[in-house]
Amino acid sequence: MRTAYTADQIRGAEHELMARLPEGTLMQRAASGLAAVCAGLLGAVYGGRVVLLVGSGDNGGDALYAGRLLARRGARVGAVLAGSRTHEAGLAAFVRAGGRVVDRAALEEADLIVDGLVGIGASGALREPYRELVEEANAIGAPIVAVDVPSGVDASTGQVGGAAVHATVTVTMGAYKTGLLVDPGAAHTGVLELVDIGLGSYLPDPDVAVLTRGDLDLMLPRPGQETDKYRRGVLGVAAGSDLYTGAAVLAVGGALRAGAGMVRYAGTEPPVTQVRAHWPEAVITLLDRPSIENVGRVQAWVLGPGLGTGDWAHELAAGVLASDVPVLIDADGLTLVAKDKELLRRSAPVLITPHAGELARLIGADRGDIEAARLKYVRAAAAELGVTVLLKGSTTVVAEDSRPTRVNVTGTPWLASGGTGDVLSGMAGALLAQGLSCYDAASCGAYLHGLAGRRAAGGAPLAAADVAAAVPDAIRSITGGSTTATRDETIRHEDRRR
Ligand SMILES: NC(=O)C1=CN([C@@H]2O[C@H](COP(=O)(O)OP(=O)(O)OC[C@H]3O[C@@H](n4cnc5c(N)ncnc54)[C@H](O)[C@@H]3O)[C@@H](O)[C@H]2O)[C@@H](O)CC1
Ligand SMILES: Nc1ncnc2c1ncn2[C@@H]1O[C@H](COP(=O)(O)OP(=O)(O)O)[C@@H](O)[C@H]1O
Ligand SMILES: [K+]
Repeated sequence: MRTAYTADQIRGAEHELMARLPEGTLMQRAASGLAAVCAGLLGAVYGGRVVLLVGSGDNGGDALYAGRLLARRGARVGAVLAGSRTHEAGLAAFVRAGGRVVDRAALEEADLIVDGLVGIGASGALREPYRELVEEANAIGAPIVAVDVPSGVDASTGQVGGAAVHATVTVTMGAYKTGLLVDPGAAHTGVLELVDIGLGSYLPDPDVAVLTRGDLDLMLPRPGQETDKYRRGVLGVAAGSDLYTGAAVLAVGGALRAGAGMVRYAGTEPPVTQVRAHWPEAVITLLDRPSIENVGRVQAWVLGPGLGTGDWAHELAAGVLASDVPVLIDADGLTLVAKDKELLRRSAPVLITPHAGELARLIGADRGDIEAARLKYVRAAAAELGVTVLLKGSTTVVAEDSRPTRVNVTGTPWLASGGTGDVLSGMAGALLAQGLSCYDAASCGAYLHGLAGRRAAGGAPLAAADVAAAVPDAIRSITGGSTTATRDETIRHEDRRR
């Protein structure tokens, strides 16, 4: 599990650590890590032209000390002093090593730009002259290394209030900051490098958590030797309508590929015909009325993709939500719930998987505001509605009250295509049916979906069905294809031993 922290959390840990170390130690650690990354990007350090953008705080100090190390190795390093004051000791050391104070025109000639304008001490949108400098630096085209945080990105939230550095690499000190992992901040961060300055044991409980491949390997359900299709987990899917048949096909496909022991599909004639044609594995109930009475037992439900939003769909949704198993609600199911919040009154768990537009309708917010501050809104929704919320989009985040919000880091913008969300709902639903909690099913589902999306795309457009098809491969890439050993492998043969 990777973890990330807000600016205040980092500052608190830094204070504790600093009190135990000689003054300036942390900044020296930060600067040497930063200089090493800069040197790697320059290739040949000797003669390389580096321009530091230096703000008035310790972020500028980091840049100056790193500039000193590069100047000592023969780089031609200039510092643009942008603040009303400058880190004094850092500037003196920089100049002693041969660094020069330069005009912003030096940016034109830079092989590498170091953004030391503001770090975790920033507040609000960048003021002048920082704003203008950032726009100039972004326009040059030379690689930019951001110190700690790309200036203009809110370290705690990832919000971007105006101009912000587009970093090639962000060298962050001590621990990941939440804002580097969540869009729009994440899109400004480039490659993220962590420099260990010894903060580890002083950090509090994290603000957000990021699942890694190793976590997935531990969390993904695997069939035990004595299992059967029922014990592996049966998923019910209430999705699709006369108008939207494809959503049902895609949700069922995602569920089958993500390991449901069985999928029970319930719908009307047109989607039933399609599901039957695509997935002979699915067990089908043709509904002549909006009731799940004859569907049979399931361990979880997916409700909503392509279901429609009329009275028929409402009644079916009410029936599904009256069951005593976990329900994942997506798409039209969310529209129904937005109109009738009473539907959410149930004791069994609920996972909702909205995109920003759907969440906007659910909590009465603006879609753009949600995309600009997704952590704030996903947390507010989880608290207000009392459910687990997976908010989709360029950064997918999963919130549940009193748990660290999980941020998904797999995925590709190629996933932004119609129907991929339906596949995700089937996948996460299958994980719910296999016994994962809403929190784990959502975050593992998002991780796998992102990985499958990347594999399906391979740098080219994908269709939603390709994502479902790529899920087994994505799982193999996590588990190494390891399965429960079969009896023929565990019976030791006498003849082999002799
Ligand atoms: N505190 C520590 O122990 C360490 C701090 N480090 C560095 O120090 C940084 C934090 O330093 P500071 O606390 O001095 O803060 P910063 O250097 O991030 O920013 C503070 C300065 O920026 C100005 N500023 C704030 N918001 C602005 C805006 N919107 N537009 C223009 N100017 C703005 C403030 O007036 C202040 O002068 C970290 O990000 C990191 O780079 C590292 O050296 C590691 C150790
Ligand atoms: N820019 C992006 N980068 C990565 N993934 C994205 C991006 N935009 C959308 N996605 C993902 O694509 C899927 C789209 O789902 P959704 O909006 O429900 O579409 P649909 O309703 O057509 O299935 C989600 O999993 C979402 O996280
Ligand atoms: K910075």
